[in-house]
Amino acid sequence: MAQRLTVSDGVSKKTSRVRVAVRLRPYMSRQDEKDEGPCVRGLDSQNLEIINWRNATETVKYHFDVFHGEQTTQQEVFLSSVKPILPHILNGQNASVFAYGPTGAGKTHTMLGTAEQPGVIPRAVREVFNLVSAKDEDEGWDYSIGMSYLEIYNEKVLDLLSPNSQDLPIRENKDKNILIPGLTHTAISSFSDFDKHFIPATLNRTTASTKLNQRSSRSHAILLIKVVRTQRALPHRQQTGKLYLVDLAGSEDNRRTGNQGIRLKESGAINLSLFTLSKVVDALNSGTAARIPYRDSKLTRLLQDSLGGSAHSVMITNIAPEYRYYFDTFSALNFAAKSKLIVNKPFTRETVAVPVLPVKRSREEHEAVGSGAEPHKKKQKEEKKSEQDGSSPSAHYHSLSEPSVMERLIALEKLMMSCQDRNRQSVLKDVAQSRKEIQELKEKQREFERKATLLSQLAKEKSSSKDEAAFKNTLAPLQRKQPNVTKPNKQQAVVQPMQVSQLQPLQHLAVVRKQSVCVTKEKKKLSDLVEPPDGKENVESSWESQLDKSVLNESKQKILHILNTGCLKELKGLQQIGDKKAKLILGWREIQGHFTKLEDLINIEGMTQKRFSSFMKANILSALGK
Ligand SMILES: Nc1ncnc2c1ncn2[C@@H]1O[C@H](COP(=O)(O)OP(=O)(O)OP(=O)(O)O)[C@@H](O)[C@H]1O
Repeated sequence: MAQRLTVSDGVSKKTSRVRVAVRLRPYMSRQDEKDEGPCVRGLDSQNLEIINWRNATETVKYHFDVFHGEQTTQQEVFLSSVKPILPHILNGQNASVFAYGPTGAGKTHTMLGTAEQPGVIPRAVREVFNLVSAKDEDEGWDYSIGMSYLEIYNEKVLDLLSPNSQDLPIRENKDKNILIPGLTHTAISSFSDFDKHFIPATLNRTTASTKLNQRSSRSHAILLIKVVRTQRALPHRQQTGKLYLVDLAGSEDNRRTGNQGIRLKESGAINLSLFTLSKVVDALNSGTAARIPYRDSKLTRLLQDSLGGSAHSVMITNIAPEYRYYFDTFSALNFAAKSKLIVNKPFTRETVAVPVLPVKRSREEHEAVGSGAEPHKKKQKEEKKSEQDGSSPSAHYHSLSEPSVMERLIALEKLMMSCQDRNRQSVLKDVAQSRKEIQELKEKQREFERKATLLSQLAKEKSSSKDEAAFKNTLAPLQRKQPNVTKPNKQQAVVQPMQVSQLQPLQHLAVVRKQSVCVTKEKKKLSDLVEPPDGKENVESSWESQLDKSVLNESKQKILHILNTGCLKELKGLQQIGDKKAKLILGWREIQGHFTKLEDLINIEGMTQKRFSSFMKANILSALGK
């Protein structure tokens, strides 16, 4: 079983301004009954002007990131406004493209297009597949792509891939990701696979004829393309990038649309959500708003990440040139102008799978999970299958020779990751470092095991040759690792230390290694654990004798308390405890439970008796000085 922890690429300093493009629909004489001609025109690739309604002899000029004139093709819109942001999705970042503008101005044409002139959606999805297949195998990532498709109709979230579904809830998880539980997510393997799902789903979208548009979208449609990439060498490492492609319903002036009854109600919901969108943009621009009103409509709640969030966003504002759209065009241009001031902070979304340590469950619990949860069972089966073929993250762990070491390492990772005040980047580095250290320790453990096996064989040979005296001498130091064992027999002398190191490899390794390296010095080394080194005793403890006993004990208790309960930061707050030692202490706690006495610290790698004495002195004196 694995639990996924989300990590971002740290506190991202990179920002990305919302890019705003304006697209002018071709002039349509049927939309200009009075034959007044266009009221707006482009000046160049970034500028346009619109007649000033206060004074028809003047114009108001606007500057945007891109201006797409009437002749601009679907391909050109895609290439200049959308294609550049797509590679981010393959790197675990989010991107969104949304079409905004009055009804009948060309939003659906821009996003969806026609079979002859495909719009942004089909082109972007095709490009995502192209980008994935162009990825170099050697980079070591596997990609999977999936889609969801929904509409917001009359403030209801409806699943377009599952048309019979009811209004779906919108939730936010602890990492501030907006989620829609129950929304269909379908894996897609190719562009034609996408089309197979997308085309029928698009027909589920609510449209109707109004005076201004024969086939007017009565809902906001949001297509989500999710790209998950998994690192082949470390399959528990995943990055998820999401692309939102949004075709908004148009703002409507009901005096002109002629809407009545249900159309009027739809129009009310559309205008209200667009009004909230405008309030969100105002609040973001003010920079001082206490609250951004994302929650005031479903649309803004879903677009939260695209506006002032973590996405690379592009807004294509569609406008129409005829005079009958004049005020809609004017307000759309003003909305677009203020939207380009919004700044997002994109970052990479990465998850790390952390296998949960096996917990013995009661029979009842097993049955409860097993009975009603078919998918869970299936998942277990699948996990089992992939474990067998070695392709799953857990299989990766299990293939390691010492599962207990791995589990403990992972528990340690989990512990460190849950420490709230850590810097995520440095924790990731630390985890990598810990992993490296553990690998080294494991290597040494194996070496020791080999030596011990040899020793054991040697012992057997010696015992059979009746050379008992020599055999005892060789084995004695190993027996002394266990202070309680007073009269060990010969078999125990060989076997016991191996058992200890196998059961608790992570920490005991340090002790075992020392013994194996210094067999001849064993007596002295072990005596170090109970007696200070020669000549040091008086120097080290003379300062203790000058302190009040109760004060001294109180300080020791405090230190013990920190050792047993402190998080990484608190442990590092102790004198002479750096990052590495603090982690080793956390590791000890994870495995041994707690420190019963301060002297247990000597079991931490690198903590000699001398260092322990110095640690005690520094911490007690420091506590007294405070
Ligand atoms: N760039 C364009 N070139 C040719 N025709 C266009 C263009 N833009 C829009 N049209 C045509 O204008 C009409 C209205 O466009 P469309 O349905 O895309 O508007 P809309 O903004 O989505 O409207 P609504 O908000 O009501 O859904 C359609 O017939 C569409 O084919």
